Amino acid sequence: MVNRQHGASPAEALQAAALRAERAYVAALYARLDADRARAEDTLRRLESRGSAGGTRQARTERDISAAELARTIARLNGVDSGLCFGRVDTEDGTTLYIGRAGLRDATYQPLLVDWRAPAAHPFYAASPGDPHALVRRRHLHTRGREITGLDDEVFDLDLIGEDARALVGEAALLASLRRGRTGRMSDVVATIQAEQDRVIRSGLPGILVVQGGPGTGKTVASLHRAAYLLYAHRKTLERRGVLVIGPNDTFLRYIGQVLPSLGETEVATTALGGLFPGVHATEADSAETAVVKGSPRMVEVIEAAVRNLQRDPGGDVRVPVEGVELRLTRGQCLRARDRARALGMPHNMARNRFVTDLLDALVRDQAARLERPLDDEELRHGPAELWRQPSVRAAIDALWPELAPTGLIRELLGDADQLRAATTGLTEAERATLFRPLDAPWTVEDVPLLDEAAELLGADDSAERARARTAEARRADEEEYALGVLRITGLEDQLDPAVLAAFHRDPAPYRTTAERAQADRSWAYGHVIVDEAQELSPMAWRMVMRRIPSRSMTVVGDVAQTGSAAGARSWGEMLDPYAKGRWRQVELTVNYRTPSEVMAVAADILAAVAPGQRAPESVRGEGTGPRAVAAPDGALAAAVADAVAAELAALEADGGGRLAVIAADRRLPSLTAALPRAATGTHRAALDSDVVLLTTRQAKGLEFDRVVLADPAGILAQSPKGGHDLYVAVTRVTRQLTVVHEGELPEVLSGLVR
Ligand SMILES: Nc1ncnc2c1ncn2[C@@H]1O[C@H](COP(=O)(O)OP(=O)(O)OP(=O)(O)O)[C@@H](O)[C@H]1O
Repeated sequence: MVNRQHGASPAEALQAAALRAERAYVAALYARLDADRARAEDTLRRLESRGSAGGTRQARTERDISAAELARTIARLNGVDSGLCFGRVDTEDGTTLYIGRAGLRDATYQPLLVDWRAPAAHPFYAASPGDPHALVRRRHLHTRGREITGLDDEVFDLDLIGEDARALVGEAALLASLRRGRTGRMSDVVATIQAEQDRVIRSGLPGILVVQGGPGTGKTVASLHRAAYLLYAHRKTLERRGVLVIGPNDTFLRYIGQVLPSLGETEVATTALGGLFPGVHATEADSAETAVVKGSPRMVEVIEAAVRNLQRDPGGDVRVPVEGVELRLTRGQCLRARDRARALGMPHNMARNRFVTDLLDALVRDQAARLERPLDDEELRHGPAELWRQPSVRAAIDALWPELAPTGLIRELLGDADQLRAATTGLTEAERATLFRPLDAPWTVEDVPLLDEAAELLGADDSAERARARTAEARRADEEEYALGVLRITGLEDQLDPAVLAAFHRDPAPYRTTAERAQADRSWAYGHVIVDEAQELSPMAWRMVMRRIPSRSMTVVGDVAQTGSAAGARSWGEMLDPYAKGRWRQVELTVNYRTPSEVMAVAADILAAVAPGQRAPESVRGEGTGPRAVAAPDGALAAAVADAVAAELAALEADGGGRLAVIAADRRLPSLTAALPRAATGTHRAALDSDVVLLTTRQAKGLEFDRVVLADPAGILAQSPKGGHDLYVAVTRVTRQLTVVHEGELPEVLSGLVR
């Protein structure tokens, strides 16, 4: 760091001079950024003041393109403002490049700042002493907002850089960034991406990339940087189809929500699993036993059976009163119509058309028989439609083959004991009992894949919709062709998708981004999907996720040793082989950037017990103090936790702030909620903003805190078949100090704690 005091050493003076020079360069970059933004804002203001009506079609189109493009540019420039430039490389051939969150050029189009995702920036991340990638020096600039607060150099060739450079090698940028107190939101790590993470980030777009790694190895953060990289490298494909990030719950999504905007990407769709079915937002979880049954692939057969059972056998002839006459459908006619409709192999609601047609024909024939004369052509043509207008006819046919909605089907299946029994002949009595729920119960996260499965089996009766779509498609092709012509004329061909422009022009409603359109549409096929904490997904959840990505261009992120869900999988092969056997690749991250080595030593003991043979990641740093155990007197756990929390909050304050979490066994939540009135709870929107939060192990997944008080480890171990995995997760959420409060004996796996 710079020493401005009188009498600074030559090395300090040298560093101060280097810092002054870098500040001057970065000030010029901000001047450029401000000028670019001011110009864009000014143009947008002028465009808007002209209003949207008036002018020729061509003029209006040009105005719309420019407005959308300018708004996007401004959002991107705002996003990258803080810490705009964070690095510099000097190469063997004497070139110097500055690396930052976005590319900037001067008035003569010379590069002033290279986007971190550009090929030219790659050596900044990949160079190592063994393979310097033709660099002689890599410089990290430490930033706070727009300020440059310090710098670190790594010199790869002292001969080329000169003896003076030794003085500049300072504190490692990585360690400096890891020491910062937690804010409750994940930050980007663009300035300090490590080589093994860089390989994940820049891996190619096609196929499934599995990012496996222990806790704190940067899987989440690297996969988010990968989203930004892929959007940069394949913008045309991905902007049109969209990128989706799936996380375990809403709190986690809020936790990671700032990373992509700070990398200049504001249009990635994010959702928790419970929000993947449009129109449903499930947040509650089922019990472990229920989750196992609902997550099992046997549920496909259960739902199929539920649908088939609603394609009914009338058990006898059906009498249909029509205008004073009683028409008749024989049981044989009904069963034949059912067989023919089933034989189509189409979704239930679509096959219904055939069923309805067949039965209406049968009714028309019955009508004719009663008239005792043949029907004329006119009667034959219009007869079925006329009958279909009769409520009694509709009611009779609906009773045999009803039109079904996914929500109605699953609600009735799980809430009606008779339907449930009839559809679950392959399940045990206990499994059936665990599926049953009241008709008015809210949807759980585990219900959502069932709804999606049902939607797939039912389909929509979309014949009218398809006819409309064919006409719309012809019109859309025409409009896109026109838009492409306009883009060519305006020189924006490479920057804007003609489909987006055409949609923008066609739809007078507010412009919807790709992410918004995709999230409202269950059948949307994304361009790339990232699944975080993927080890938790059940086979049914995988089926749902895979429907969103027919191209199988995916990043699957997780750690099989952290699987908490009893319905989750034990290996990546078990999860992915059914969809892409032999076509997925795995990379492993091995360094833990979060958890101090003293805590990781304890976590490694747990790992050895729950997943023998798995290697714990290496911690990149130590804290100097070990994690402690505090024994609470019998019946006084909550009070002991409250004392520990008070002490830890005081320590946080002395450290200059940060976040504290109490991670507890489920059974302790009521008593701890009462004992910790100041703590936010895990599902609360403010969970991440409060300085102390009370969480279950499930809610803590993926998050991190400066200090953690872990309450009742024995309870965590005992609460589910994956209790050991849960304890491993709970112990590894901490960046500084862990305190374990226990009643009775400390579990054997925690014997490494300081007592
Ligand atoms: N290259 C890096 N530079 C600075 N910080 C990093 C780097 N890589 C990871 N980190 C930090 O390490 C912490 C852990 O990262 P992240 O949450 O992505 O890990 P993870 O592997 O997803 O963890 P878990 O599986 O335990 O949820 C975060 O605070 C992240 O910012």
